[in-house]
Amino acid sequence: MASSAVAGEDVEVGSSRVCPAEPLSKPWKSPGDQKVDFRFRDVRFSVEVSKMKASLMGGEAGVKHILGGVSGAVESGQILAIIGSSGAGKTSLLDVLVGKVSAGTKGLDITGDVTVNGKAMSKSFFLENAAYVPQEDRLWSALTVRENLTFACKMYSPALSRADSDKRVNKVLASLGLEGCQHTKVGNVFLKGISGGQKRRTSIGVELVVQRKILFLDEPTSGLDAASASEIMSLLRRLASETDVIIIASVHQPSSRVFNSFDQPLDTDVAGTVLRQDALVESEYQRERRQADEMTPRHCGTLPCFPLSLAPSTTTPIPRFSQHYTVILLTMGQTAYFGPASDSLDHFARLGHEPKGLVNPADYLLEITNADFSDTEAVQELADSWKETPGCRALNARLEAPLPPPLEEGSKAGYLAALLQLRTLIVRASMNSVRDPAAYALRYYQVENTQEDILNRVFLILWINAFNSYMDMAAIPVFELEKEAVVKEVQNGQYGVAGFCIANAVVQVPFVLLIALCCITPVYWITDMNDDPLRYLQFILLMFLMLFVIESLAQLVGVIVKNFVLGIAVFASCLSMFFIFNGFFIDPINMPDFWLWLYWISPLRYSWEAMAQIVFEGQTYAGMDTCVTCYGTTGAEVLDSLSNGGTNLNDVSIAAWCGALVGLSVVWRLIHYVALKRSIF
Ligand SMILES: Nc1ncnc2c1ncn2[C@@H]1O[C@H](COP(=O)(O)OP(=O)(O)OP(=O)(O)O)[C@@H](O)[C@H]1O
Repeated sequence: MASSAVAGEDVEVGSSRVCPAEPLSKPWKSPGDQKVDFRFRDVRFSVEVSKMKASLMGGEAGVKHILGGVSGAVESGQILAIIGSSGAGKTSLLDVLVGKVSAGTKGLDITGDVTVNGKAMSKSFFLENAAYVPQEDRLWSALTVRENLTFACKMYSPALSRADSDKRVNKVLASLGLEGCQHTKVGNVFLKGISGGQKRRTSIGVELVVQRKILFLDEPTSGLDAASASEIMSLLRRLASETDVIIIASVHQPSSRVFNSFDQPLDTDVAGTVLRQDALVESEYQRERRQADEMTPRHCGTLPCFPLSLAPSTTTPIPRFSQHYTVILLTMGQTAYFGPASDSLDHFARLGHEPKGLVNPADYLLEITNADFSDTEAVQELADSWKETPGCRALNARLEAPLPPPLEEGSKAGYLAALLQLRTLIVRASMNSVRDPAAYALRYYQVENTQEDILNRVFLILWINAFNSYMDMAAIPVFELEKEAVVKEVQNGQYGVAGFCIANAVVQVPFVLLIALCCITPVYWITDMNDDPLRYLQFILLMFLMLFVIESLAQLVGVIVKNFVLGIAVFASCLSMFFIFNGFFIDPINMPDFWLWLYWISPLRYSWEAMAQIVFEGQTYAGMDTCVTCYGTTGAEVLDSLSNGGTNLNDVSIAAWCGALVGLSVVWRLIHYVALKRSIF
């Protein structure tokens, strides 16, 4: 199939230029590839709206019918565009098709079949063979386009060699015309990055680094200008025809340009074409009408608008319909039309809805099927009439057509893959955090000594403690692997368990201290915690001790829990409990006796209480006359307000609280020693 852009040439799109796009060949396509036939039949979706929900959100209580028996079919290499006015049910249909909402959820009633080659589409099939690209671009803003694709590739195929991964990424970059911006950061509100269209292409690219059979896209063109939108549609068209993937996309308010691209033959470059009347697709019915009508050709500049009867064109041959695009037009959760976009106006003209004068076809279709602004009965009639048309009968026949053989299920990823994924996740999170310090610091840059900013500082202290301790989760798999080697060496008599535990603790000291220094120093000074250098050192010491205790806990969990995935879950649960019971969220005098011990052994309690004293003691805070929630003018008053019934923060002794952290660390390391010894002997 011919590519829509000539390789090596830039294509002019309105005022913007698009990078040259390479043909989308399939370097990752496996030899076992086979035809995929995706069908959905009589999909119905209703929700139970409770009285409370109705009173909160508006509307009536009772059963709300959202989809009323929608059917469709699409096969390898084809695109199904779901269109309809706002509230017609596009997103709901997509949600049912991708399984975001499914039968069995309380309050939802979903019926109908969604099948792939005759087999119900399972969650495992979806994870292996399909992908959903949401409307909002969920990319890593501080990473470049190339890095976003590379990390996705490593995540999906952890065992792939670096060379193979690079090959795939290069191919996708070239195919999506992203080579020119591959080293540019994606960006966000704080960080200038690539354009909206490039972001959308990157989001699609992230899902193309592995072979997909079906790609679902929620409103891929929304928020983009007409040129970028038709560029995306052009890309999807090439993608479907050249890689055989099925594309199902909801398209909100398609512009004329996008709507007309639905039927553009593949040897016409939609992105590069300024649409003219004589470039539009003409159906048989339209041709008859054109011959009957004697209308003068009308041109509307670069924006396509055309009368129902197309202007005669003697010079331009009428192109064939693209076999790759199908449109499903929804109204009030029902089908009003299913078939080629170019036949849609004829369909409604036959039902007595002819546009008067010049219209944007997409706007016209959405207008006559919009129950909010048209007569509801007339709109319902359109949906009812659809069932009597040859188009509907053709769809029913298509739904009964013989199926290709069922697809084979792939094998599940093992532990090694999970470990490699974890490593990739950690590397990615670190890169993103290191590269985006501005955004991190900006959130607290304007913190001043006012009543409003007291709570900002409190949350910053809590967040620093929680974030840094959760980061230790990454150590669990390392301890797990390390343990195997230690067991062998101790059993072989190389050294004793105690020796190993002491050496381990000694080695960890400088590393944990370095982490505490690196994590705290920028945050402490950017957010102007407290100018006194001695307090800064105390803050670092507390962070170091808290992390050392958490490291002891991670090591203990690594020995006690045999499976590292379970170990991570246990460790995260322990940390969450320590966080909740740190004395800030629940006052210890209100804690049931059964839970009180958690307050006493929570390292996050000691670090929070001592850090609060370091930050607030000796300071003064303005704004008592205007505050809604007031904490006090002096540091002592603020600490008093933040205190709980168990401990007054003014009475906290930094030395004693550091001692408590040292004690906890010693106890947990002793338990670790005993557990390790027991697991060996
Ligand atoms: N969980 C729900 N509870 C109640 N009503 C719902 C629920 N989900 C969808 N709806 C309603 O169903 C109708 C269809 O919603 P849907 O989001 O699918 O429309 P849409 O065609 O995607 O609209 P838009 O283009 O504005 O996003 C709307 O009236 C919506 O309010």
